[in-house]
Amino acid sequence: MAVAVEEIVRRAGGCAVIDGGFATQLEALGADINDPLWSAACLITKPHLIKEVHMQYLEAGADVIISSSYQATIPGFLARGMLLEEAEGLLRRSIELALEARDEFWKSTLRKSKPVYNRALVAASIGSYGAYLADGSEYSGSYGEDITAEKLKDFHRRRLQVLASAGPDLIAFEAIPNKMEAQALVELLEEENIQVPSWICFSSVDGKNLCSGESFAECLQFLNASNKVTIVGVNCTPPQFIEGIIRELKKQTKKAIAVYPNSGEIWDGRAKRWLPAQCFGHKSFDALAKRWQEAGASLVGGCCRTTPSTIRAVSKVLKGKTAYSATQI
Ligand SMILES: C[S+](C)CC[C@H](N)C(=O)O
Ligand SMILES: N[C@@H](CCS)C(=O)O
Ligand SMILES: [Zn+2]
Repeated sequence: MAVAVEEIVRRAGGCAVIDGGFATQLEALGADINDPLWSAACLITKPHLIKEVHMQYLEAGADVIISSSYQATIPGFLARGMLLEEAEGLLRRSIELALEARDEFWKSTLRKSKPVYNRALVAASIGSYGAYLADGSEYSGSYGEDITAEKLKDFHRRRLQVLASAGPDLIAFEAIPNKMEAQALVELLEEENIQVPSWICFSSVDGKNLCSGESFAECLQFLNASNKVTIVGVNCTPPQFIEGIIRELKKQTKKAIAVYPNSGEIWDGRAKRWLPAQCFGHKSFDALAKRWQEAGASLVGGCCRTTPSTIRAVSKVLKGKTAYSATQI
């Protein structure tokens, strides 16, 4: 594990807390994200809300906050009529907003007599090619016959360079749905000699395989061989699948494991809305979080449709200390 990650996991008592659904909370604060750029549209229209969401997750007890760049892509911004410099400026801004929130929050925490927080790490979000396509393929992994690993590298290359050079503590590749994209990302980290430690998290719709149907074991073979990838895991996957996936990953890797599932609701990529959860079971998210820690996860948080109150409860159950409520801050 990278030193900064090891340190935050240790400080958190063995399991660090990742933030929750970022786009979800932007919407809760009134942002309109029904847009080809999804939550990244707020980098143009509502940057103050982005910082506010980061603050809310820090207050809730997140040890790692993830930037607003999940669906911020250079081709996406160019399609909006922006210049390349403007597009790259927005990518950098997504990291700056998270760093500013982290630093301001930490400064205010240091003034308190009984600090219950750790100085959070900032992870630069990089969503999949399927997220950019915005056609539901981020949950199927089906990118069509014409897509090759080289094309995927070209899609990701410049964004990765810009985000990595903007000063994040980590790179978070999120909801990667197939093996070809994971392999392309690992090769890209080497080719570009990226020095910021990375995590690669997959998405799954059946709890056994990646969304594409390919196995975690196939992917772990090349992930294990990469020093650039320090954490592997799953996100935006229903909570009821997570414990089984952790057990499978534990068999396949010695790397640290991160899990941050969604609420169990299912994204309808065509209608652009969330459908009700299928079978979440009886356990609450935070009770499950404890089981994920016991099963071997070193970082636990939430993804889409989870909120600061989810993360407050997770932080309490994992770290045994209560984050201040927003009104006490
Ligand atoms: C994680 S999904 C809900 C993100 C949104 C999708 N890429 C879209 O733009 O429709
Ligand atoms: N970090 C992104 C992931 C979407 S799957 C978010 O929480 O909105
Ligand atoms: Zn998600």
